[in-house]
Amino acid sequence: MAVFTPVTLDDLSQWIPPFSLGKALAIRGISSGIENSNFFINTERGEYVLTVFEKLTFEQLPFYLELMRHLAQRGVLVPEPIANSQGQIINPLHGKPAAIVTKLAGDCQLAPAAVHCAEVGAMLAKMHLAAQDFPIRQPNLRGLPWWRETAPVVLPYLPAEGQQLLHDEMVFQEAFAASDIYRQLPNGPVHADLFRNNVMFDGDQLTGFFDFYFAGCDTWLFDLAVTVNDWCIDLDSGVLDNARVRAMLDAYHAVRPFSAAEQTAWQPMLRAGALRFWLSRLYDFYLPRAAEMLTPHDPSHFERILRQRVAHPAPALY
Ligand SMILES: Nc1ncnc2c1ncn2[C@@H]1O[C@H](COP(=O)(O)OP(=O)(O)OP(=O)(O)O)[C@@H](O)[C@H]1O
Ligand SMILES: N[C@@H](CCO)C(=O)O
Repeated sequence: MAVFTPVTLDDLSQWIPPFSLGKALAIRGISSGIENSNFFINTERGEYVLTVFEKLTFEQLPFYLELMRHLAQRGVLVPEPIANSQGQIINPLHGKPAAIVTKLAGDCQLAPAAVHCAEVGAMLAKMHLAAQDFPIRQPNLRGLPWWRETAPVVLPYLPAEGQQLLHDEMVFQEAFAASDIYRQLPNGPVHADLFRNNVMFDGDQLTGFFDFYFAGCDTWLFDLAVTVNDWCIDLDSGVLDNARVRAMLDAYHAVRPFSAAEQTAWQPMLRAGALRFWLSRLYDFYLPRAAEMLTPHDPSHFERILRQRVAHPAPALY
């Protein structure tokens, strides 16, 4: 269940003329998302995705949608927003902001091999480079300031050993963020949520990144750490699979070579990537907002990953 705002073929037919996509032929709700109402639509020009944004506002959306447009125009594989005859990509539908984007071919690869990790690594590096001159700046809204706010809120719900880990990791990450090495890390717009369910593949070929609604400006290394922590692990234990890590890092490095500062920062950054999702999952688990999370994700998954990254060094960046 993920269509919160129903849109009928009649609604779409009346709304779609300014987009020059021909007549609307069919509309089908997509059941898997939990944030927005998503639909596959068929028009005389082909198949597209219509999203009605349930929480993000007209003011907040340009960062995400303009970033997607910027990346698509530079050859990064992402859904491209379709503009209407006035050049606008965000338009009201049933009183909420809505957008049409191109549909990516294929499916998510939920059991990735090294070949898929290499595709993701190369496209991620390409994305970081292409986003460098994107003119709108928005911080990662799930970065350190949000961790500082959230850690004390979730702490009381944890058993003693969880509290200890969270406390120690916050101290560690505060020191890391204040370090000289951290200041030397290249940064810019990042996806910040590039999990297996946010990338499409057609066979072994990557067809695009999507779901940019946690994007923001942060270090490129943070984006890579988040991605490695999902794509290159054994899901049950959180243990890194060295072959997949190597494939992703080598492919990234071939497009955008890592710096010496990034090499030094790699281990703490993998911990930062784990902490960020442990915190958000704890928050959604213990403080669910009305009708928001249909099935909260398991926070202990990221506690395990964090403990793994603290205890065992990951393969070096290069
Ligand atoms: N551009 C696209 N091309 C092809 N499929 C898409 C596209 N955008 C979304 N989808 C499909 O719609 C589903 C839901 O989209 P998305 O993940 O963006 O939703 P969401 O509401 O933001 O949810 P969540 O945050 O839970 O992932 C995806 O899993 C994917 O199958
Ligand atoms: N990728 C996030 C969900 C938000 O998209 C998680 O697994 O916790």
